[in-house]
Amino acid sequence: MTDHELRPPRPPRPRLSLRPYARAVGQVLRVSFKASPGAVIMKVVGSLIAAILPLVTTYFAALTTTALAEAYAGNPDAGQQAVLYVLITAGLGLFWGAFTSVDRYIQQVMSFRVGAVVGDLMYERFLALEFWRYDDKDTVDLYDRAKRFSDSYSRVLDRIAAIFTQLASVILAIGALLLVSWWVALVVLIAIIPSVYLQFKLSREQMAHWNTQVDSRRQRRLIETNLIRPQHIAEMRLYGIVGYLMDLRSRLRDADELRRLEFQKRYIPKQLAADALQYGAEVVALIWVVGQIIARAQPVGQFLYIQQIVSRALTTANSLVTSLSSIDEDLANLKDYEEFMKYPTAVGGGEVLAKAPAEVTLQNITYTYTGGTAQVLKGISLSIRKGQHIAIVGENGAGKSTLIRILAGLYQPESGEVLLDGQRLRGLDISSWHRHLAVMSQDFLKYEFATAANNIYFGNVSVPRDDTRIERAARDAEASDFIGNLPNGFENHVSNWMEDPRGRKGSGLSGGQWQRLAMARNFYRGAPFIVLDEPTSAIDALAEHRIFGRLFADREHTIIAVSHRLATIEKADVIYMLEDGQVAESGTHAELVTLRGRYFRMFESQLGLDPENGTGT
Ligand SMILES: Nc1ncnc2c1ncn2[C@@H]1O[C@H](COP(=O)(O)OP(=O)(O)OP(=O)(O)O)[C@@H](O)[C@H]1O
Repeated sequence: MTDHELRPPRPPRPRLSLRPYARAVGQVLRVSFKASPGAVIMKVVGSLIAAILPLVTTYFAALTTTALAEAYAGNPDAGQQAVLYVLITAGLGLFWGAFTSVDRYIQQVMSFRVGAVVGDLMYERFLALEFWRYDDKDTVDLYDRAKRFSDSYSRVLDRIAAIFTQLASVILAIGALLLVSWWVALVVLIAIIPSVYLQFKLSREQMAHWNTQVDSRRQRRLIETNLIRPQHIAEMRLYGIVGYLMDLRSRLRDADELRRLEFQKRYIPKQLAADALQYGAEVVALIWVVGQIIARAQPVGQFLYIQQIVSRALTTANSLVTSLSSIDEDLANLKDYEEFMKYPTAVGGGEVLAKAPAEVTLQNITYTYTGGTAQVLKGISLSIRKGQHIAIVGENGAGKSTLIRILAGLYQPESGEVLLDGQRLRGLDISSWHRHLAVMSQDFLKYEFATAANNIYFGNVSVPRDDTRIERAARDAEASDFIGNLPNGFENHVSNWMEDPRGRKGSGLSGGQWQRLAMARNFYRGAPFIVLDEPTSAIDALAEHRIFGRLFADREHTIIAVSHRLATIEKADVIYMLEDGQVAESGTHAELVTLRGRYFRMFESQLGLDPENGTGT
């Protein structure tokens, strides 16, 4: 086990100064305004009302108290005044109640709209990145942090609104105290400062810790994904690894969470001292106002006024600090979000390929994976003519799949070129090449949320679904029989977890059935270039023989097959044998067998040679 908690933590990222802070808030507001301008305006108005209204209510409550005291002392007009103030206070309460109901709805609309826009943008960017970035750890780390921000975007917006309200409330409360006594206002202001400072320090430490734990959290997440997938449970139980993984997960979680809690624990005494200071300020203010009332320097209602306003200033300041420290972390992740959204995308530009090329040439291709030291492809040259059937063979790790990805334009070669009828692939609009390509890779997709028919249709969604072609593709991939046996045939969902709108449950598929479905999808695409990267590893030999028999009998399609099975390989016009990132041998099956070289040695056991004279039986 590689315990990430044992790694030395990385240095914390630089602190946010006030300017980027303001810029970040501005950025959040801009995006939100674009998504829903009316809602942003309502939110600003709502924040101001939320700050002002409690103070106005307190003011009338204080007036009511004073009027009551006067009425009690025998002033008949004061009683009427008190009733009027009570009615005004009730009216304000009614208005506040109605306003909060509307405001709650607006907040939900806004959260939804803004969250949807930001989330969609993030997905789009992630899915359109240059392909090499998916192998790059720094990109994935940044994505993780940026995703954290985008997931909480609407919450950030709510917090910004809350901060506006709280800030306005504190300022107004201090202003309201200034009207009564400048030094009471000053005492309250001073009492607020230590608490603000402490909360900020705590949140900074927690944030720095969070950023050092990216790897351990990812490890934990991957373990959790493994643990909850039913497909994995069989192996995990059979290997008896469930307990071990649970234990590893708990250790990673505890190391992360306990450290956070430890920070909080360390701050408790300091926080208590800061709280005591605040209570002290409140008591001082109250004693002062009591003295003033007794000396008849202030009306009776002023006690209520001071008590309410001071307590409001202190509690709102505390909430402000909590909001600021929680948004602190979010805004730091906003920087990551912005950086991530600046990553260039792979799509766009370039000359459009007018028709399927008649020849594809790989010219002296070299490639090294991002972050890797070893060159995986070391100068590969080969050419594929229209209608030709090519097989690429070689040991595990020889570079076959990498070569396919370069041919498909997913990876850019380090040196060398992919040429389509002499045109450089890197200068072309890549999607115009993909239209002529159908690639089925080893780790093909299982669309578990869809029906069998749609799993095939997803091979080409650019035109409306054609059920006749779906059925033909299924026949060619030998998938018709098992699909026909599903309770609802092609309209059957292919996962036990799914159910259609009529309540018909889906059925799980075997590994080979999934593979046939993926191959049907590849055929349905109807592309002139078919690339199959170990397409039949889970398909039984007879079915494979029939599928490839049909496929290779057709000269309409150019076929490039990566395979370890001789039955498939020997049908190809040209076989390229890769070894250590280079073409070690090439030729027809017969030529390579006669050569008695590497190809021969690799497939010797499958050749079924007559041991007497070394010829095929
Ligand atoms: N995403 C990746 N990041 C870094 N290195 C990789 C990545 N994928 C493959 N490699 C490395 O590149 C080399 C070639 O891998 P590739 O998948 O092309 O081999 P292959 O011939 O298709 O193997 P197999 O027969 O096992 O499918 C391997 O040594 C592998 O370690």
